[in-house]
Amino acid sequence: MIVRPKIEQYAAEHTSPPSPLLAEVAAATESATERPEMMVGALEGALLAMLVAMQRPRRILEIGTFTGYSALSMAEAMPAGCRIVTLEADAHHAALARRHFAASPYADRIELCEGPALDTLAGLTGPFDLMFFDADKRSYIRYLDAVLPLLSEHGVVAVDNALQFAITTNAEDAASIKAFNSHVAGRADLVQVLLTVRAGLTLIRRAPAR
Ligand SMILES: C[S@@+](CC[C@H](N)C(=O)[O-])C[C@H]1O[C@@H](n2cnc3c(N)ncnc32)[C@H](O)[C@@H]1O
Repeated sequence: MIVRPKIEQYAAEHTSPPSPLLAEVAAATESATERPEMMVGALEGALLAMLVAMQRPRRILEIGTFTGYSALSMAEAMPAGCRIVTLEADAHHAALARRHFAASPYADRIELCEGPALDTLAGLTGPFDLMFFDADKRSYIRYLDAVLPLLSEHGVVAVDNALQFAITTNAEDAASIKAFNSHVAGRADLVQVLLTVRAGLTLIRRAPAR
């Protein structure tokens, strides 16, 4: 956590609670995986849902499905006709996510693509209105390069763990995140805001034409 635990707890207590579906996914993830803390959790999941409800995307792209918590958080808020494509490299995580999607009302609106994200991205066509990165940090700059051609005109890219360098013991991750943040800040064609939510969440969009 970036913010003080008491503040984090207060924020969680004053945020709409997860649905029974999300609570079940969280509980199943606790028992079936070694690192359940990889889920975005209730607060950030609620923020993603709020973004979806505000932006009303037609297509959402997620990199890093894990067991499906963040995808289902977004699915619960998506408008009729919206679809989610979510990418996951790990077979065990993909199997758990498929099970959670199948047990949800959104099974026919979420497509899980199993395999390394960069390989999958090469075969995707846009446009996507909302994108969420939550996978291997060392690939974030390459993910951004790969997805910008697929981003709709007013699309938004949300990038998780933007402040994780402050709390991680993984030096490679820390360096990758800082490099990504500097890269984005240095691009005149993009505008961004780095939110101090959980381990940091950066929202990126195209800079408006002057
Ligand atoms: C932090 S977890 C995602 C958590 C998820 N967004 C949630 O809130 O439940 C990161 C996931 O990215 C996956 N991942 C890591 N490297 C990947 C890659 N190169 N391509 C696709 N997925 C990858 C991991 O297997 C893991 O399931």
